[in-house]
Amino acid sequence: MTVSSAPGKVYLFGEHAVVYGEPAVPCAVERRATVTVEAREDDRIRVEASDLSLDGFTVEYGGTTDRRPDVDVPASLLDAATGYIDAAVEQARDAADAPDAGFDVTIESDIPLGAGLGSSAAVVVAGIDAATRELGAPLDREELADRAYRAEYEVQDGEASRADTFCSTMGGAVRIEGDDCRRIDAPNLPFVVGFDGGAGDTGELVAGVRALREEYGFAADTVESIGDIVRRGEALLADADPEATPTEGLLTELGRLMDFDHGLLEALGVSSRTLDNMVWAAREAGAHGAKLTGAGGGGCIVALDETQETSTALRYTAECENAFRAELDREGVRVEGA
Ligand SMILES: Nc1ncnc2c1ncn2[C@@H]1O[C@H](COP(=O)(O)OP(=O)(O)O)[C@@H](O)[C@H]1O
Ligand SMILES: C[C@@](O)(CCOP(=O)(O)O)CC(=O)O
Ligand SMILES: [Mg+2]
Repeated sequence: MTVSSAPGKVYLFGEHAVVYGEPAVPCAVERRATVTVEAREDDRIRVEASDLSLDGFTVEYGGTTDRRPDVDVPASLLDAATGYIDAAVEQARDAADAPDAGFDVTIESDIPLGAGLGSSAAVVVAGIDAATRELGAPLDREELADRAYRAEYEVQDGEASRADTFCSTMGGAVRIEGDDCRRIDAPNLPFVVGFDGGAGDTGELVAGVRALREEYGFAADTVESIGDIVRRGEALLADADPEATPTEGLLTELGRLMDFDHGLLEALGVSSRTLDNMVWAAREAGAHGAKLTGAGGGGCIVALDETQETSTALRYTAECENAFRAELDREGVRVEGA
């Protein structure tokens, strides 16, 4: 039995624009998906994902004769739910050159689903890591990140950047621009996350931005402007001491850029009333800045505030179901209980 875990992330800035080759800076945060993998005697896959919506599910499928899952739910629902794990298992089988390997897979996660915190990437990264280790063929982090990206790319029909999977694998703050992925030094920023209890459909939201960008030159310019915000932000981070507490000046400037980024994401149609209300609640509580994180549509916002004010205000905001501080996770994927 092998257990691996990988963190979720928040976007300091750059989501959506990163899909079109602009840079982005996601930061891994200390909320993890943990995947337990046990090799089986046969070639079937059994998945237990108790945190999934629909009150969780357990499903067994695969094998050469019967590839149908043995549960009675619509195929589309099941595909959506098992897609990422399926893709992770396929990557692990391919990497270990074990096309018929079967597994019992158990997923536990404290990352809300589809809420912009990269739950899919964390599940895929931890899943591939655990499955390849279980097969005696562990991957180095570069290959793991690359295979996790390919898994997400496949499930999301080609609408995926390397950002989430690279960040979840490596931990810390990272910078993504096309295929160029690197870790960057960043101080421990005081992230506060607000969660509206909802979710957005990443594929649909990305497709919406793509359509706008093709229809309007100014939407394409908006995407480029998000890139400009990221370039400005990363210059600020590069000048900061990664070991020191971030200065008030740095937080003020990063916050302004986050506010700007949120405005542009809103213009691109990926915010929502609940996300906007949480963003405004955070700003009014004195946060340095606030924006949606991830695909949008519903889910989470991220704000910068070293005090408790933003968390408290968010908890009193009707649209906010849960608010918590998210510490930077510098570790990335790890083996549990070894
Ligand atoms: N705990 C979990 N157990 C099983 N699958 C999960 C879990 N968390 C996430 N997933 C998979 O990831 C999908 C959500 O990913 P996505 O829509 O990209 O949102 P995000 O990455 O922003 O959380 C879920 O529909 C599910 O397939
Ligand atoms: C919108 C996008 O930039 C980020 C999506 O993040 P999440 O899956 O909502 O956590 C898409 C991508 O980069 O693959
Ligand atoms: Mg995702």
